[in-house]
Amino acid sequence: MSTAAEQQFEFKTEIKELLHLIVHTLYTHKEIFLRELLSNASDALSKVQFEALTNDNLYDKDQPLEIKVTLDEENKTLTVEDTGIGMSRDELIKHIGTIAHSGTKRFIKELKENQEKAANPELIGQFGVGFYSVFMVADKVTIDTKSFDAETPAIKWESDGLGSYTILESERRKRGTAITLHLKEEENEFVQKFRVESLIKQYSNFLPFPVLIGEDTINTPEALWRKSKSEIKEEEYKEFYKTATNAWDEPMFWEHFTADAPVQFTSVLYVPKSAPYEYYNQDLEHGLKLYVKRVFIQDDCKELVPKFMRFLKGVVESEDLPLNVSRETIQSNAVIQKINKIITKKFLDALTKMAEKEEEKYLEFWKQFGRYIKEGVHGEFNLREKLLPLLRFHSTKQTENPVVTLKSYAEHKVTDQKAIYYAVGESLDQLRRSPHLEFFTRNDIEVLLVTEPMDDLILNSLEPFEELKFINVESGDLELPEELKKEIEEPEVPETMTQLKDKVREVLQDKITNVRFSKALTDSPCRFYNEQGGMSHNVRRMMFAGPSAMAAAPLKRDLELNPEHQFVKALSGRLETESINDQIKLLYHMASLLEGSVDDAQELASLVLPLLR
Ligand SMILES: Nc1ncnc2c1ncn2[C@@H]1O[C@H](COP(=O)(O)OP(=O)(O)OP(=O)(O)O)[C@@H](O)[C@H]1O
Repeated sequence: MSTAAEQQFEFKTEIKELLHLIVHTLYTHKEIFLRELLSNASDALSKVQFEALTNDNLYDKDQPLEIKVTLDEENKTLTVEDTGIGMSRDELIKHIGTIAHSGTKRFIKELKENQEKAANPELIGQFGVGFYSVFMVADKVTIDTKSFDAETPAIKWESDGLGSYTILESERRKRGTAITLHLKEEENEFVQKFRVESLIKQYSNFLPFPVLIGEDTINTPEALWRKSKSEIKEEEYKEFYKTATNAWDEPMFWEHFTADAPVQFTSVLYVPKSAPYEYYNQDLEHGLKLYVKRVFIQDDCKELVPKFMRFLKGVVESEDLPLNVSRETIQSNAVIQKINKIITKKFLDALTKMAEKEEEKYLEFWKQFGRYIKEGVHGEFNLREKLLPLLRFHSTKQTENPVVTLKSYAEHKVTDQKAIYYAVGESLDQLRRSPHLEFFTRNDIEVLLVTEPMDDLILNSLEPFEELKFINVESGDLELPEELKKEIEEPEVPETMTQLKDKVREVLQDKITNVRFSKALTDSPCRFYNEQGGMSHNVRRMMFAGPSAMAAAPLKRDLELNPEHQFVKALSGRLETESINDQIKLLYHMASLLEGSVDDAQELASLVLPLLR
């Protein structure tokens, strides 16, 4: 029974589901709860530190900013207490019980679909289960909290994590939050001082506030980035990465740099080992924390780097910013803009150097973050000159790694070549067998192979590189060297072939705009080409029609026929037969299949079936 001061609430459905999964699925890496609690405590301390700058009436102003971890072996409880910002009743209900993390839905889905993933701490790290991870180790948890605002009463929260929680009155007088975990029977290790101490060192060593057990400070609450590079060990950089970014993996590499003019700042920027799960989620948090004169100002500060560099994690601190800079003023702050420029330049210079001197390492970076660099090429016109040399491609002359640069491509061009040719498809394997390449392979012209729709968009929008235009191999006009032009000019064909062309036009009028003969093809009877040039069919389809509109009214194609091919020759001799229309339709399907796709599978099946009888 609840008393008048006591009130019971149900967790929001999504959180109930998350809690259930946490308790029943996540068995490995239970210790993450401690890092989550310490990181929340540290955030709460940062917030109160910031509040203190402008608020003279801060409650309990003289409390030292610190985190205390208390272990009670007898009662099997672990308490994390901070002197941070605290929470009001409404905030408590809202933050713990109502609002789920933005990634919660995805996380739940991933966990349900693939239970093995539950063992993968990186997944947990990416989505973050936050506070709720306490229920991996505790069967009862209490939160006792007093807000920084003197008038706001202290409040208590209690739950067994099963479905509901209780809000009670609190006796607490001290500012901040104490979270007590009543540990489950088998979780003895988390009241052992040596174990908890080593966890704090391992995951939370560089939190900016002291973490104490009894009188002992366990962590090293110093600003690592302020030390000189030569004093910092590699291990320390790695530890700092984990503490500062809540990551579980090791960083791929990092850059630590300082500038004094035109603005003063210091930064440690990390490139994670792997790209975030959701590239296309543009709202994904940026990973840079901003400090001003040692005071934490903001997480995920978007303004510090251009959007395409949002994969960077770490810390930036400046002496040149005012302490009262806010989210709103950051956007238009000139110092921030300068920092952004310098970071961008320094980071891209570091990448350029790596690309030149440590090819393998750069390729590893490229595999994970190449998309972001391409996004930069597309979106940041002013940085193109720096970004273009960082692009890497697969090509018809390269079998394994994407090691072709625009420069190396240009060096390998054939006499009088005026373009950089590229082919777009769904996979390299499929591309390498594409009929579009037959002509180029025959003439020893290198073709870049790209597999993402965005590649086509980007390459299409680029200015010529060393006077070489970017041309998709599907294009109607390939702007070939004079010598080779003749080879694919529309050849003289016998009368029956001309009749075939007319017939193809007539039978496929709903699907085809142009039909032409060409000797570009060697082995294939036909291919789709793109009379207008520009973007490939697939990209146009995506951009202008959208997937659903596409089904209703497919964009028309242009069809090229190989007059030397057996099938085409045979067709021209069968113009008067009854089945000619069906055979021409098959020709169209053939072009689709050679591209690696099936257009109207039912029609194709109905055309093939009679041939099998
Ligand atoms: N010790 C604390 N003091 C004050 N507020 C807290 C404390 N712990 C949690 N909160 C509040 O509860 C919210 C939810 O915490 P939770 O750990 O679930 O997610 P988060 O911290 O927002 O996200 P993440 O764990 O990904 O950083 C926090 O954003 C904060 O507002």
